Amino acid sequence: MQGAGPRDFVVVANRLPIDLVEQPDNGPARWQRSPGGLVTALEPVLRSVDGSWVGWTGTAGAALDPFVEDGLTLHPVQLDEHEVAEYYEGFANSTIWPLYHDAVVAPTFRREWWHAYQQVNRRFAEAASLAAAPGATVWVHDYQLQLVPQMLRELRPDVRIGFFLHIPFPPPELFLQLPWRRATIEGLLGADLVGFHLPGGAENFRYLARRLLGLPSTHRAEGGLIEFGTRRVRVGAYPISVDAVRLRDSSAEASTVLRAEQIRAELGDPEVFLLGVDRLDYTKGIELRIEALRELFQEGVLDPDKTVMVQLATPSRERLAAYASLRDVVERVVGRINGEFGRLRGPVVHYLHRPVARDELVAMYTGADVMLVTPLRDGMNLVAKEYVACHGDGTGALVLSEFAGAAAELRRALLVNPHDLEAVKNAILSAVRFGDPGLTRRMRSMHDQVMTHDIDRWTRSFLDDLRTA
Ligand SMILES: O=P(O)(O)OC[C@H]1O[C@H](O[C@H]2O[C@H](CO)[C@@H](O)[C@H](O)[C@H]2O)[C@H](O)[C@@H](O)[C@@H]1O
Ligand SMILES: Cc1cn([C@@H]2O[C@H](COP(=O)(O)OP(=O)(O)O)[C@@H](O)[C@H]2O)c(=O)[nH]c1=O
Repeated sequence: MQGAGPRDFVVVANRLPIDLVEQPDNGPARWQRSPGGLVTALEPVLRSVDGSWVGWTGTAGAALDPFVEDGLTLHPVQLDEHEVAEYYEGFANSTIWPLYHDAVVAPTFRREWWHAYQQVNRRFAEAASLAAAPGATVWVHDYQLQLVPQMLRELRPDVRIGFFLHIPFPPPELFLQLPWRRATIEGLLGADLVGFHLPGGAENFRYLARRLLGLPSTHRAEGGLIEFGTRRVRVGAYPISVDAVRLRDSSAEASTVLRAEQIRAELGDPEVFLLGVDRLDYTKGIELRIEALRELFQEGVLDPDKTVMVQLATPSRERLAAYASLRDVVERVVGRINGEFGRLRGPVVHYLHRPVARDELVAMYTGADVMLVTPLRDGMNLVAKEYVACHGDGTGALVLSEFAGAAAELRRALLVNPHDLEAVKNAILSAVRFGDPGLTRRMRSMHDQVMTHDIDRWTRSFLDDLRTA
C-alpha cells in the first residue's frame, strides 16, 4: 500500500465513501459510511486497484489533508456552508437532480447556483489533478461533477478521463430547459469516454451534442463516437451492478439465515413479509407502495393480521423543502395505515428513518418474501439487484417499477407502472401467491442475470473501453 501520493487510478465523486458526521451532544465528529448506491458500487472497485478517491466529507468545514482510512486513500475536497447550500443543495439537488428525474419535482434555475457549481467543479478538478500520477486514469462520477472532465483536461492533458452518470440522462425536451445546457455538454465532452446506465441516455447525449454544438457522431458500427475538435469521444451504456457473489454467499451464511429468522419472529411471524429499502427521496415512490398496501387491506384482499411491511428510509438531503415535505407525507401515510390496521402487538408497517448496516440489510433481504421497488424514475436501483442476489434458491418476489434502470435487465420481475395504483396492487397480489412455480422461475432467471452481470463486469467493461477510447 502506497501513502497518499499521486496514483495511477483516481476516482472522483461528490462524496467520499465515508462522511464526517457531527454528534448531537457536541462530541467529536465521527466517520460513517456515506449513503447511496454510488458508494456501494465504487468501494470494491477502488479496493481492487489500490487507487485514491477524491470527494467531499459531507460536512461544511475546514480543509483536511489526504489520509488513509480502512485501506482506502482519500483526498477530501472542502466545501463551505455557502457552497453546500448553492452547489450541493442548490444546483446539484434542486436543479439537476429533479430535471434529470423527469421533473417529478419542478427544477429551480438560479444563476448564483450555477456559479457555485462551476467554482466547486474547478476545485474538484484541481484536487484530481494533484491526486493523479503522470498518464493516470481518472474516473469522474455523477451529476454533481459534469464540468470536471473539461476542467481536468485543461489542467492535465496527459491523463485519461472517464465519466459515468449514475442517474438518468433526460430526454432532450427536458434537458433543453437547462439555461447552461451547452456548457454542460461541453463539460462532459472533456472525457474520453462518457458512460450511462442505459442506451437511451447515451442516445439522448449524442442527439444533444449534435443539436446544441453541431457535433456529428460516427456511424453506430464505428462506435457512435462524437467528433469534438481533434478528439473523438466515446459514448456508451454500462448498467451498474452489485457484488453479487458476496451478497449470495453472505445471504447463505448460517448467521444471516438465523438473523433472518429472528427478524421474522420479531415481526410476529407474519405469513407475508414485504420490504422497502430506499433513501428518503421523492423519486423512490415510497408513499405510493404504502398506499397500495392500505387499499389492499381496505378491500379485504390482503389480511393485515398476516402481513407486515418493513420500510427502511435513510435520511437524505434533509435541509431541502422537497425532502422535508416528503418525510411528512411518508410519515402521514405510515401513521394512517397503522392507525387503521395496526394491532396492540405491533404496526403493519415498521418504518425506520435511519441507515441500516449492511449485515442487517442482507438478513432483511434474505428473510423478506416480497421486495417493493417502485420509483417514479431511478438511474439503476441497486436495491432491486441486491435482493435478487440474496435469493438464489428461487424464493421471494420482486415488484419493480418500469422506470428504474434495473427494469431493463430484470425483465422477469413483476413490472409495474408506479403511477398506476391498481397495477401496483395487482403486482403485490401476484407476488404473494407463494408456491406459484412461475414466481420461482422468475427469481431464478433474474438471479442468473445478476450473477453474470455483476459489479466486476461493469467495472471491467467501462475501464476496458476507456483504455481503448
Ligand atoms: O450523496 P447524496 O446526495 O446523499 O445521495 C446519495 C447518492 O444517490 C444517487 O445514487 C445513484 O447511484 C446509484 C448507483 O449507480 C443508482 O443505482 C441510483 O439509481 C442513483 O440514484 C446519486 O446518483 C449519488 O451521486 C449519490 O451519492
Ligand atoms: C436504506 C439503506 C440503503 N443502503 C444501501 O444504499 C444503496 C442504495 O442504492 P440505490 O442504487 O438503490 O439508490 P440510491 O443510490 O440511494 O439512489 C444500496 O446499496 C443499499 O443497500 C444501506 O446500506 N443501508 C440502508 O439503510
